Amino acid sequence: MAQETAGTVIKCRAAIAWEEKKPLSIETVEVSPPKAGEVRIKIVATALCHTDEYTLSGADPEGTFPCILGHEGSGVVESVGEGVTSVKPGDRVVPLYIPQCRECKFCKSSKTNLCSKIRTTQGRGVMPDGTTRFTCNGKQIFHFMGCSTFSEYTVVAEISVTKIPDAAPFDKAALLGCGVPTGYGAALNTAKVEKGSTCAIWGLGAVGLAVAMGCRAAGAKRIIGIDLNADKFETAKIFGCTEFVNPKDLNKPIQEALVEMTDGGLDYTFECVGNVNTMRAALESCHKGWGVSVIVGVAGAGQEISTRPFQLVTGRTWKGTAFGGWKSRDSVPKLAEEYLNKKLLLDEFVTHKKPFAEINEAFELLRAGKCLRAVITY
Ligand SMILES: NC(=O)C1=CN([C@@H]2O[C@H](COP(=O)(O)OP(=O)(O)OC[C@H]3O[C@@H](n4cnc5c(N)ncnc54)[C@H](O)[C@@H]3O)[C@@H](O)[C@H]2O)C=CC1
Ligand SMILES: N[C@@H](CCC(=O)N[C@@H](CSC=O)C(=O)NCC(=O)O)C(=O)O
Ligand SMILES: [Zn+2]
Ligand SMILES: [Zn+2]
Repeated sequence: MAQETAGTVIKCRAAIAWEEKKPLSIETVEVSPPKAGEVRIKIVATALCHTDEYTLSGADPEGTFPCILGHEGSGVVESVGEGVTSVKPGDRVVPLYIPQCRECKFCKSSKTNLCSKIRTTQGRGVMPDGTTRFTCNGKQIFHFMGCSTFSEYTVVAEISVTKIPDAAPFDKAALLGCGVPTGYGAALNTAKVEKGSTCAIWGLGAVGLAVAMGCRAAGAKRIIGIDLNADKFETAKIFGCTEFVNPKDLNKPIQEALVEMTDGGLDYTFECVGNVNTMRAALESCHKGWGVSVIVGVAGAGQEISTRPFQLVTGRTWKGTAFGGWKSRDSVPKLAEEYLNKKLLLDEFVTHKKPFAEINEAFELLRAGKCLRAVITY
């Protein structure tokens, strides 16, 4: 499908983060055509992930301003650069912050999803050739996580985009860009939760609840949800949590309470907050000899984890996950099929829908713990 706009600079609305800790500013930006190996996408829907807030808060050592945040989106390919073969104009797609080039040593290994082909430039907020495709009033605007979905049009590398079925609705498919695959894959791919096991999850936002969904799919018998906000508990049952602990209700360290509740500790624990204290608690709540703790949450610049090495000597394993371990271009279309076949929940994560003009209100909802995913439509 030929687009009249192909090869031209597109002017459109985007939410610019001019500097950290400031509200986003909706501006007209110029989006350059895709260069060789790049794809320009008309974004239809985007959700907010806590990582957008993390970078906006100034805690991200890679935060590069001014930039266009957003990495959970869906849209339609508007045009493609020279040599692009895997998608074409008109395709329904999801941008991917972990690409899959299928050539690098990470892609060739079955042990990881961390394609590193463009990781360095992506971390600097630029396209693989070192330049950006966004300007605003003549000023260069940086990309974010290789996606920048808080713009009506964005440009991504071909290896950072995947086609999804036309039947997948944009507002739900946007969630396949980050939080849901991350949590679901943390349980299924990273921890490899087994039938009959006991699991505990710190942080019952979208990521933590997607972990619960993965633990349930794997047949876990107990899924303990942990959050400081008791309002999260009722909804968490929909995703598979079987019981709850609010650390505020305890008069002892949570690891002690959980070890007592579970006859020696949990088989699998997941940290989905981004707090180094809860990371330690999650590790130390694991069962001696075999417990596995997975760090999913992203902690701020300068933060470090600690525990007594004896915790590891005595058989606990500390792991981490990025995008749930999914090889992104191969897996996201399959996850979209799982959604269409009613195996994977997505609708239940969308607690709010907002027009683009209200993106700062959506950030407020996220900060206040009032939403799982707020979806913005353009
Ligand atoms: N590793 C990865 O690939 C990914 C990591 N993330 C990270 O996962 C984390 C969660 O993301 P979202 O679910 O979007 O965030 P969210 O803000 O929706 O949820 C966080 C939850 O943690 C709870 N919480 C805060 N402090 C707590 C504490 N001390 N103890 C227990 N619960 C506490 C909050 O009440 C909230 O329910 C963030 O750190 C985010 O950056 C997100 C996506 C991908
Ligand atoms: N930029 C941060 C690290 C942020 C981070 O850990 N990102 C996760 C995804 S979070 C999504 O919402 C990730 O996949 N990391 C892998 C990667 O290669 O970035 C910092 O520098 O600390
Ligand atoms: Zn995210
Ligand atoms: Zn690769």
